Amino acid sequence: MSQTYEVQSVALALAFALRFSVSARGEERLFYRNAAVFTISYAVFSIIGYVAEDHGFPSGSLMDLCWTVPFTLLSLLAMQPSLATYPQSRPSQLLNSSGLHGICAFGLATMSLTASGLLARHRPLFGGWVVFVAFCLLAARTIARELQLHRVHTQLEDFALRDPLTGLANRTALERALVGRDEVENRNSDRQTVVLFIDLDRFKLINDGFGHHFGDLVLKEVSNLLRLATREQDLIARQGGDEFVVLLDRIDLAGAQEVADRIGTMIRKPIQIAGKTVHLSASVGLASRGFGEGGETLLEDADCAMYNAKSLGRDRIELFTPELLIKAKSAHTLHTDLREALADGQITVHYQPIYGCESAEIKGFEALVRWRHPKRGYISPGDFIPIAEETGLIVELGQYVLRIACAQCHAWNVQFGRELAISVNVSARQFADRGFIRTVTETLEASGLRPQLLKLEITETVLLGGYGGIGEMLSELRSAGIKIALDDFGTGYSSLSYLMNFPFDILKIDRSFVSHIHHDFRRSETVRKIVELAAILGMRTIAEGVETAEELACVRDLGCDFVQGYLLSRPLAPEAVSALLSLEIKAAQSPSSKPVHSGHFTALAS
Ligand SMILES: Nc1nc2c(ncn2[C@@H]2O[C@H](COP(=O)(O)O[C@H]3[C@@H](O)[C@H](n4cnc5c(=O)[nH]c(N)nc54)O[C@@H]3COP(=O)(O)O)[C@@H](O)[C@H]2O)c(=O)[nH]1
Repeated sequence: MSQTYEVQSVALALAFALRFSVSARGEERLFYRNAAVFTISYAVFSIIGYVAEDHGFPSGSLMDLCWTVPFTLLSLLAMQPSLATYPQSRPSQLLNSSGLHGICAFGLATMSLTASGLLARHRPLFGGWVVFVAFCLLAARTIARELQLHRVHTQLEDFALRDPLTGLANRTALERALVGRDEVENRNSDRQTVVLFIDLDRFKLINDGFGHHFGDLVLKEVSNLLRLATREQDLIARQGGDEFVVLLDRIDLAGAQEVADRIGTMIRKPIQIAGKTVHLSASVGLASRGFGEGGETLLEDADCAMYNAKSLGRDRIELFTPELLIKAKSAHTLHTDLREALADGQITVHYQPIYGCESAEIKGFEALVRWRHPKRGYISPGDFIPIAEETGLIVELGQYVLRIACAQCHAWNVQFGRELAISVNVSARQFADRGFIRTVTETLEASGLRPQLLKLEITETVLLGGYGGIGEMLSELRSAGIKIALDDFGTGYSSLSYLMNFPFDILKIDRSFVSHIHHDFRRSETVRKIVELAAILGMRTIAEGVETAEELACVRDLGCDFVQGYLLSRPLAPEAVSALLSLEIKAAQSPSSKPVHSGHFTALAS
């Protein structure tokens, strides 16, 4: 019976050696080598013992000590430096380093117990103490190691679930928490998990203006405010960038709105950071399963509501509704269709004439994009331009309009022997495109139009957009001869400072000042002052949105240089513009034509 151990050991050693020879992977080789060393040592020990001690040896003899040799060897192998790089992630791994440490401990324990067994035979009391102390040391070592492992594991897990900048939960932790709550949530209860999706408004301006380090300080401060505004049981996460998510636990709608209001108020208060005062605001989306069936996750719903808050002017709280999701899906469809429309030639450009107030002649046109959808019919630019801006498609769309408009204007100038100008709207996103200036100059060159006849119309959002070096870009365009017009002038909130800081050639006085100007003293005085200011600064003015003869008379009397509006002409297709220009030539040549000063503008019958 005792011989079967040796036979077994030899067989095992052979099996390991065989497996070792065919195995290619490092970690397997290591395992089989260790196992083989153990088996061979054990077999050698057994054979020696069997032969040397006449087919057996008494327990407690010196041979017993040799019994521990394989364990000792295995323990030493476990400590070899190559194990430091032993891969840990494979679940199929048979022996991980923790297992090998266990074997080490076991080997050492066996050795010390055998040694103390021998001692106990000769000096019983001393032997007993040695056994006890050895056992205690081993137990203490094992417990300490387990505690250390546990601590490292907890630290690693914490690290993986925390945002390193703010110390808040990160996206992974948030998703885990959301899945957990969605599973246990009772959807009929009026106290549910509510998600607040918070996005700081125009945070890019802070980063670009004061640097990323300062931006980080602001984000930390916002995290602290969120901690103050919420309860202990709520989860606050940083979703990335300037986006934060608060998971409000078991709360009703009124309570959730209260928290959202509190967050909005706290963020709105001026914050002192590194000696600077920062004014912030946030757009907040609020969603809960209780507010109707929504998208895939609560997070998407809250994100959708937050986008709605942004599109409604920022610095506000919006509740998710299923209609919003429909709107978002329709915007997505519109974006896909717009991409196809650009490729399919569904996009055209119409031109609204701009007249000189003094001469009553057409001086140029504003190029306005038009989209006739094959199924949905005419889609207003007011509907698709914001989507194109959001998705970045405006860069391609804007380039398209610029190319068509410049080429068309040049063709008219050649055909009618005129010096007509073309105004093209440019969005903030186009200015963010590094190649924008080159695109403009190359397009102009290809069209043959003189740069002085191109007017780029920008709105305050371009200046607010936070794209670095906007002033330099405008100056560069102007030094190429291109004119810059500030559109919708007067509707923003700090336009006067822009007049000082940015180079403009033209101010377009917004329709809201022109409408009913003839019987509104405040409006007429405002326009008078704008015209005076523009004259001082060497700029010219266009009154836009003129719809009645009275409005026209008024803006002319106030000294506006140019005028544009439905009274004179709606935006026209290119063929209609050609007809209008022919008509204007005929009218000028006609002996019955009255002096321009009497207000006879040439327009097509509408
Ligand atoms: N970035 C780009 N934006 C563009 C482009 N083409 C148009 N747009 C912008 O879309 C908004 C809506 O444009 P649209 O529906 O074409 O309206 C223009 C005019 O038709 C309208 N208008 C002109 N006169 C009158 C008027 O007497 N009354 C009245 N109610 N509306 C009038 O105003 C719009 C032009 O406004 P503005 O640009 O401020 O001069 C609009 O914001 C366009 O800018 C494009 O190619 N790129």
